[in-house]
Amino acid sequence: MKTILNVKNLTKNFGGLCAVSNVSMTINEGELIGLIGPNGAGKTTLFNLLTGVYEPSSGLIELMDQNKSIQIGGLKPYKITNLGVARTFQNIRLFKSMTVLENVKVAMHKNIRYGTLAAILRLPTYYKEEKWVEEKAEELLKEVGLYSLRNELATNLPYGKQRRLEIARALAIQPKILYLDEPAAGMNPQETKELTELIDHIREKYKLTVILIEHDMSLVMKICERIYVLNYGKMIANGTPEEIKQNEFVVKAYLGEEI
Ligand SMILES: Nc1ncnc2c1ncn2[C@@H]1O[C@H](COP(=O)(O)OP(=O)(O)OP(=O)(O)O)[C@@H](O)[C@H]1O
Repeated sequence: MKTILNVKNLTKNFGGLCAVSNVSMTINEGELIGLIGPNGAGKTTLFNLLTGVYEPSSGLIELMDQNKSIQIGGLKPYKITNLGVARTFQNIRLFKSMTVLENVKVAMHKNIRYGTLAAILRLPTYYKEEKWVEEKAEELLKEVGLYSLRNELATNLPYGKQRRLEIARALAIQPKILYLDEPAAGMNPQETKELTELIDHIREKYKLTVILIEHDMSLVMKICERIYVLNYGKMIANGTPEEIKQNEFVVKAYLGEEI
């Protein structure tokens, strides 16, 4: 197994609060990893560190890129995106006044090769690339089951479908690592089941490494191969779903809740 991400002793302090404390993780290429923990445990902060939204207070985040290890901790988010790291957010962040298709096309700008001049002058390369972008965007919408809604305004989509659109936007940058922050939040059981199948499908099709934060334990236990557990900023456990269910520290952290 090849390591794709290596997190070493990562820490993030906000004033006196240590939101992420000395966290280490090793993620292998193609793994589907769950990141769980009670409210306020530091899960989103960890994602924000991994994607450049926050600068670490200390520690390292190493991303393997063509057998080279790159230290990405503290890099600007767009630089991390350019290395093939995509994410979705807990609070949906779509362009609400754009159509479903436009939302994906905008996210694809990174892959467009024509220059600004070609775009202004409407040179043939511009049209060729525009067509390519449109086709690729449509293909992604088919993948996530939103093709028939491509001309709808994003804001008119029901919640569960907006989350799917977010995934299509994340896929538009052709990532190798995909972080999903509570992808099933607000979904009904049927939508959650379909989402689970979608995550499995895109992971296989695009050879993705997926790390997801999720409170829906049935989803996590069903699809994740390994699970990391955060509590008060510290990584208290890591293991297979079976191991995690039986881990006494995890059971204590979740006291009173069903795992
Ligand atoms: N920008 C910030 N400034 C100050 N404190 C912050 C900031 N971001 C997060 N925190 C604090 O860090 C801690 C961890 O928050 P975080 O949102 O990472 O937890 P979480 O595990 O994602 O929680 P939830 O499951 O509720 O989304 C919390 O105490 C939170 O209040």
